[in-house]
Amino acid sequence: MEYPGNLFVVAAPSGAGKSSLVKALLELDAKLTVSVSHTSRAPRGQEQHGREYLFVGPEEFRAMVARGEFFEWAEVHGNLYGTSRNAIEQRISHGEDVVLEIDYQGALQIKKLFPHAVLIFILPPSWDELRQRLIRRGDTEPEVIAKRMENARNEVAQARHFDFVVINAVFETALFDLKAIVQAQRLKYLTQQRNRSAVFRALDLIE
Ligand SMILES: Nc1ncnc2c1ncn2[C@@H]1O[C@H](COP(=O)(O)OP(=O)(O)OP(=O)(O)O)[C@@H](O)[C@H]1O
Ligand SMILES: Nc1nc2c(ncn2[C@@H]2O[C@H](COP(=O)(O)O)[C@@H](O)[C@H]2O)c(=O)[nH]1
Repeated sequence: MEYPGNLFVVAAPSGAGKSSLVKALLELDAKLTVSVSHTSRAPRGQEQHGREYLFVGPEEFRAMVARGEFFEWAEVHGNLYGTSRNAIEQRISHGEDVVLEIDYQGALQIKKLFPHAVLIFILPPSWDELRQRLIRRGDTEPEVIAKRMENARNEVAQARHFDFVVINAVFETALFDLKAIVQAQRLKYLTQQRNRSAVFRALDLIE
């Protein structure tokens, strides 16, 4: 499947800073939109339905899976998360650039379905800093933090399957790297389109 819009997938262990980076990226780039995922988990802190997530119960989530409504979905840290098929296909087929903030399992599912997707993995500068960020965020229970730190080991090992790895030590530097990746992909797409039309023009001349 090839669509005129670009699809960027950002994954990271919980607390590495991907939501903060994607939010900042969206503020700088009016052409980029984020897809709001569905989840079976309860809202955390100030989270609102329709803004951070579409909060549905586990039963409704499973029913959506059975109806084939997800582009990708996965169980992460004991909860279910998924990206709605409609939301993505409509937008990229209309030429919109979309960013997904999802876990590595979902990212790898997307790469199989949609090889043009650009997979970006965000790494924290250290394990200790990752833990501190989860603690400083202040909205995650200690036992949930322990589980997320444990899962982070396996998640980080998946970075090798991604197209780009960005280290989020200094926030502004990581944001600059993300912007550069988005821009490079847009230039690559435009160049491919131009080359393609140049090839067609050459074929017209021959015929
Ligand atoms: N470069 C950075 N330096 C210091 N703190 C940071 C940096 N980037 C993000 N943070 C902070 O780390 C915490 C975790 O960030 P964020 O919520 O964006 O992580 P996340 O990867 O989206 O986590 P989750 O997957 O659980 O949603 C936040 O308090 C955020 O402000
Ligand atoms: N495969 C998917 N993973 C998703 C999706 N939306 C979010 N996530 C990932 O879940 C964890 C935990 O998120 P949290 O908000 O509970 O801290 C994190 O890694 C997210 O990226 C999705 O649609 N599909």
